[in-house]
Amino acid sequence: MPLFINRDQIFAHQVHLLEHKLRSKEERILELETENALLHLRLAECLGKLRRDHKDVAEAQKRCQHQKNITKSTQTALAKLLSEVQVLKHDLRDVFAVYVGFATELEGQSKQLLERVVSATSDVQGDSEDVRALQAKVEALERSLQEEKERCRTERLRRKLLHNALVELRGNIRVHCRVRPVLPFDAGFGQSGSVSGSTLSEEVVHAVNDVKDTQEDVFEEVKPLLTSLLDGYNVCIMAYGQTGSGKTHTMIGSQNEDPMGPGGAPLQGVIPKAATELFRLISEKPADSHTVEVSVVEVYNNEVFDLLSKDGEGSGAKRDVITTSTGTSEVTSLTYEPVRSSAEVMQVISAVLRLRARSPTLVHRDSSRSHLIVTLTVTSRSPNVLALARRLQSARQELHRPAQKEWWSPRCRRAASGRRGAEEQPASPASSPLHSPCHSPCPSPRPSISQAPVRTKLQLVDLAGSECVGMSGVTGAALWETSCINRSLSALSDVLGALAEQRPHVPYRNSKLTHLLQDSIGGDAKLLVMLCISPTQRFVAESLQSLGFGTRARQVQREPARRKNAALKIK
Ligand SMILES: Nc1ncnc2c1ncn2[C@@H]1O[C@H](COP(=O)(O)OP(=O)(O)OP(=O)(O)O)[C@@H](O)[C@H]1O
Repeated sequence: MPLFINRDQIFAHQVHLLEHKLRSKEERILELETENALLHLRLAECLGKLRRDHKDVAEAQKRCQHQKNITKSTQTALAKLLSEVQVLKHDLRDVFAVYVGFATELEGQSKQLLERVVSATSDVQGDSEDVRALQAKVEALERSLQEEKERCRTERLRRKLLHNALVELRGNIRVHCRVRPVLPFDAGFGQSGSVSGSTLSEEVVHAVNDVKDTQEDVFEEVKPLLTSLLDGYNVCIMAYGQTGSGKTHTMIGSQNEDPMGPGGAPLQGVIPKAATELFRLISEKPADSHTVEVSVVEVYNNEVFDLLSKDGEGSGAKRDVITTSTGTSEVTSLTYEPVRSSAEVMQVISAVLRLRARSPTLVHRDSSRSHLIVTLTVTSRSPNVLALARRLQSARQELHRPAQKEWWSPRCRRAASGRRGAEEQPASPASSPLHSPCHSPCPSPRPSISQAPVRTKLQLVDLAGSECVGMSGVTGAALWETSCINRSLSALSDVLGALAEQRPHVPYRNSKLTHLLQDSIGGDAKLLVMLCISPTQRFVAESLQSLGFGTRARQVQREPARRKNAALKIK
């Protein structure tokens, strides 16, 4: 069969083949492109990973470097430590060697000491008898020393009592000196200067016996005078000294706490303690035999004020001092307040103390600018024992003289009949019939067991402080006050001078103060001057001046103090 193949068919066939080839080629291309894309993706992935790995490697390298550095510094420190450990080991070996040597030495010494102790113990045991004997001797010596001390103390006390008695017998004025302690306000003066290397606030004045004068000690010196007061003597206790030296503290008590209060007893000064002692002594006497009155006077700017007067309008009433016909000094129209206990005395005094003139000075913040005189007047109506004895003796003599018996008037007999009659007599001496002259013809002395009531005075004086105007820094009215104080104190000193030199004229009237105290200073009173002294360098001149005043007072020789009832006449 003829093969007849159409050309178109061949062509179509070829086209078909080509198309098929093309299609497979395209598929292959697509396949390859896909593969290429996948490879790209993987490449990108690998690149990313590579980058990350690079970073990790850099960090690892950094860490590695850091680690290397640490290792290096650790090695350096370790090497240093090792060398130090070596040194320490060396030192430790040395110390240990020393310790061993020391321990060995100590052990040797301990052994030696132990041996010595053992031998000493055996020695002591051997000497125990001697030791006991020595101990007994020491005890005996201590005992006798104690006895000597006691004897010495008693002797000192006796000497003091004898001295006081001698002073009184000679009629001298007793003078005591009290050095107050350094107080906080003294320091305030010390900074401004110095004298020969010592500060002004330095303590330079010391009591010879260096004893602390407590309020109790001071009162012990005063106490016997109160017995004298009831025995019929006038008594005056006067505090003298520079401003701020402790006069008010001595006479009244401390101003910081209430010295009059129940808790203030140790701080109380002479006045409250004297009032207590006086009423204690009176309580031992027959009931109602003594009465006490108090008066309080202030001498301010050379004027006398009655601080108990009701008409003083809060500052006391002005009064005069006169000399009576008997030559004694007296304050006119003075108020006397009857008191029955020490509490009443202190009540009266406390009430008027606030009236006292005070003002601050550079030296003392609460300075008293006046002289204060508290007087306790004791009126005693006790029958006089001496008179009774004389009366009995006289009566006995009369009995032995019967012829004269009828000469006795009935009144004389009544007077002799006993104590009762005496107690029934009125208090006033002027109105007492037993003391009015007996007009009956009695040739023999008329003995009387009664006596006029005896009045004795206890004057307690807190003087204003002597002071240097420059130092106290006062001006104006206060300057006038200071000048009045100084003038009255120098008048007091002049009076003592005149008395000491026994001059015919004693200038009592140069000042109201001396006129008022005339009986106590120059009269027959027992007078105790309490000198108050500041202890510091700053006030040395004032302290010497006060001591000079005390010396002057001690040189005064008066008539010995007289009892008020010694003048009683046995008629
Ligand atoms: N012995 C003492 N112990 C303790 N304190 C004292 C003593 N003496 C004085 N004082 C104190 O010193 C201060 C001054 O004393 P005080 O008022 O008694 O002086 P003064 O001499 O009365 O002075 P002035 O004359 O200025 O009134 C007070 O605060 C007082 O308490």
